[in-house]
Amino acid sequence: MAQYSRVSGTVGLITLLNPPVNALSAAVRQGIVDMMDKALSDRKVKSVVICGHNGKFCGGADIREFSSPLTGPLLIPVIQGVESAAKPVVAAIEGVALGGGLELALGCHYRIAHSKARLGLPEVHLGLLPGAGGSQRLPRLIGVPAALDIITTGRHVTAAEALKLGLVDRVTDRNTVDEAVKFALSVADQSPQSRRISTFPCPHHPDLDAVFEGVMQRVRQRARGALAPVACVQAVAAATLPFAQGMERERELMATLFTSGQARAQQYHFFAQRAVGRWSMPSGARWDKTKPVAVHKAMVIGLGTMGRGISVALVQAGVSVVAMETNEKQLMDAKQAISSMLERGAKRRGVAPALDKIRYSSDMQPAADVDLVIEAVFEDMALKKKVFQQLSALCKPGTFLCSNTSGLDVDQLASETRTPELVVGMHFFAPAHVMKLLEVVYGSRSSPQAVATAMELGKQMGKVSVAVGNCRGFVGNRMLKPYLEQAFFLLEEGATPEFVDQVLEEFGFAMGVFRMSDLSGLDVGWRVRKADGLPDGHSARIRQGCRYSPLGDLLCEQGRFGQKTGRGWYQYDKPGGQVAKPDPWLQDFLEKFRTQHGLVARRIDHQEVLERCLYALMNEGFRILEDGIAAGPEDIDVIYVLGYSWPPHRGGPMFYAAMVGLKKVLERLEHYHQEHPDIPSLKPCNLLRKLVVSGSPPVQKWREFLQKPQSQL
Ligand SMILES: CC(C)(COP(=O)(O)OP(=O)(O)OC[C@H]1O[C@@H](n2cnc3c(N)ncnc32)[C@H](O)[C@@H]1OP(=O)(O)O)[C@@H](O)C(=O)NCCC(=O)NCCSC(=O)/C=C/CCCCCCCCCCCCC(=O)O
Repeated sequence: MAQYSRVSGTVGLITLLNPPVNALSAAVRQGIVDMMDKALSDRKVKSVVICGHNGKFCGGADIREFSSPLTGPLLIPVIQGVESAAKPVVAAIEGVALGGGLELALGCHYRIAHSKARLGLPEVHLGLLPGAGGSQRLPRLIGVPAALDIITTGRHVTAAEALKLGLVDRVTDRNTVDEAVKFALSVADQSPQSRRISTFPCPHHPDLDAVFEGVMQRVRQRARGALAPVACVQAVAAATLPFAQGMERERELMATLFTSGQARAQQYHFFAQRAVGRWSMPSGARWDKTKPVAVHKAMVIGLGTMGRGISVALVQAGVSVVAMETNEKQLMDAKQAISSMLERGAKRRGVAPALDKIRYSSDMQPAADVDLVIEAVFEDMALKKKVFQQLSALCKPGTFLCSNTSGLDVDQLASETRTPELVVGMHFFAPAHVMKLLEVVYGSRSSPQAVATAMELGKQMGKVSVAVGNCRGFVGNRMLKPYLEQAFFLLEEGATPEFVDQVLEEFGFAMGVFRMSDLSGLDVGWRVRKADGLPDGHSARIRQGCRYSPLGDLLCEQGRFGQKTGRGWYQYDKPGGQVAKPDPWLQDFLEKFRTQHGLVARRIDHQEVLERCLYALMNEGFRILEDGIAAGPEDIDVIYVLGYSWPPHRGGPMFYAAMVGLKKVLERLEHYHQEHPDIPSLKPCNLLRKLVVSGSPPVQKWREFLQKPQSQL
C-alpha cells in the first residue's frame, strides 16, 4: 500500500509501504493511484514527492505476483498517471530504485537520489524486459547506447554514475526525502510539461544502426539462447519510434517473454538464490536458530590460484588476512598477484585498495591468533591432514578450521583435530574472488555454529553460500561425474568432442564438457583416479563391475593435459593457447581405440547427447536429494547455475527436469539403462520414481517428499 501526508504546507508526500523492498504489489499500485488522486485534488498541494518506506525507494514489480493472474491497476497506466499529473512530482530515491521502481521514478518529473542509492533495470535477469515504459523512457532520457548498456546487462548504477548520465537530477548525502521536499517546493510553480520523458525525442546519435547491430551481436553471443536480452535490444530499438508505437512494441515483446518458460526459470532462480540462505542440516539445526560468530581475522594457507583468490575475497569483505605459503618463490609471486588483484578491484569499485588488511607469512605461527583458517593447499588428503594436525596444535580454542576442497572427505580432516565440531569444508570456485558460489560442507561432527559462520562469511564475501552434506564431490562435482562419464561413453560409441560440445553449448552451457575439461586440466581428475588405485597403462573398459571409459587416462598418459600443454581433447596453437581446434590425432586415436575394443561407431544424434549427459546428471541430483546431501532442489540448482555455468534461463538441472516432465525423464533413463545396464548412473533413482508416482509435483513441492530432518537439538 501507500501512505499519504502533507508536509511543509504544500507538498504531498506519498510513501510506498511494502517491506522489505516496497515491491509494487497490486495494493501498492492501487495505493499510488489513490494517493496521487488525493494529492492532485488537494488544493493546498502544489507539488508531490514519492518515496519509499524505511530507506528503500522500490525494488520493482512484485515478482511473486507474476505466477498468478495479475490483479489491481497495471503498472503502465499507474506510471502514466504520475507522469501526466498537472503538479510536479519528485522521486526521492534512497536505497534502491530497480525495475518497476526505476520505471516509476522515470514517470516522475524530477529524481533526487541519495549518494548511496543504486538504480537499475535488472528485468533481463528475470527473463523479462523493462515492460512498464522503461525501455522507452530510459533511452529518451540518457540516449540509446547508455540505455542499452543498463537494460541488457541489468547492472546496478551508482548515484554518482546516474548523475553523470542524467538519470537523476541531483545527488545528496543528506536526508533524501527532506531534500526532495525542498526541491519540490522550489519547482512548485513550474509546469511539469517539459519534464515528461515520454514527450522527449530519442537523442540523436550519428550511427544508431551500427550501435544496435553491435549490441545485438554481443548480446546474442552472451545470451546462449536466452530470449530476454535479445528482446531488450528490440524494445530499445522501438524507442526511436513515436512513444505510443514504442510502448506497443514493448508490450508485444513483454507478452512473449512474460509467459515464457525462460522467465519462469529465471524467476525461480531469483528466489532459489535467496532460499538457500535458509539452510538446514539433517540434525534439524537451522539458519534461524544458529548465530554465526563474527570473523575479524582469518588465515589462508597455501597461495596457489585458489588461496590468492580467497585472500582477495576476504580482504574485500573487510576481514584482516594472514596469507601463508611455505614456498618462498610462490609467496613472492602471490604477494604481487594479490596486490594487483586488490588494486584492480578497488579501482573498479572506486575505493582505495585495502593493502594494509593483508600480511604474509611463510610459517603457520600466526594461526595462533586468528578467528578462522581456510586451508587451500593442493588437493591431496595426506597433505591436508598434516595441515589440520598442525592447526589443531596451534590455534586458540574456538578457531574455525575450514578446508577449500572440491570433494575430499571433511570428516577425515576433522578427525585429525581436537575440535572436529569447528571443521567445515568451504569449496570455492575459481577465480575465487569472482565466482559467486560457495559450497559450505558440513561433516558428521560439524557444529551448526561452524556452518552458520562459514555461510555468513561467504555472504560477507558477496557469495551465495549453499550448505551441503559431506560426500565424495559434495553436490557439484558429484553430479559432474556421471555427466562427464556419459560424454566419454558417447565418444567411444561414435561421437566427436566437437559434436558433444556443440550440443551442450547450444543448450546454453558456456562451454561444452570437452572444452571445459581442456580448460580446467585433464590431469586434475587423473591424479585423483590414480590416488584411488588406477593402475598405469590401464585401458580396460570395466572397473569394479561397471562400465568405465579410460579415454581421459589414456590422453593424460600421452601428456595431453588440455590447454596448458597445448593438446587435450582439442589442439591449441601453443601451450596455454585458448582457441580449440579439432585434432585429427584424436580422431585417429578414437578409431584405434574402438577397433582395439571391438566397438563399431554409430550415428549419435543431438537428442541422445543431451539426454544421456543431462539426464544422468539430473538423476544424480535426485540421488543427492534422497541421500539428504542437499536439503532441496533449489540448493542443487543454485550450485549448478552459479558454479557450473548451467544456463540461468533453464533454471538449474532439477528445475529443468520438472520442465521436461519427470515422467519423460524417468522413461528416457529407463530406456538408456536398458540399453546400458552396466552404467549404474543411468538407473533411475527411487526419488524420481516416487515423484512420478505422486503425479510429478512442481519443483517447489519436492521437499515434502524428502526425509524430514530429525532435530537433535
Ligand atoms: C537489491 C534488492 C532489492 C535487495 O537486496 P537485499 O537487501 O540483499 O535483500 P534480498 O534478500 O534480495 O530480498 C529481501 C526479500 O525481498 C524479496 N524481494 C526482493 N525484491 C523483490 C521483488 N521485486 N518482488 C518480490 N519480492 C522481492 C526477496 O525475495 C527476499 O525475500 P525472501 O528471502 O525470498 O523471502 C534485491 O532483493 C533485488 O535485487 N530484488 C529484485 C530487483 C528486481 O529484479 N526488480 C525488478 C522486478 S521485475 C519488474 O520490476 C518489472 C516491471 C515491469 C512490470 C510490467 C508488468 C506488465 C505486465 C505485462 C505483462 C503482459 C503479459 C501479457 C500476458 C497475456 O497476454 O496474458
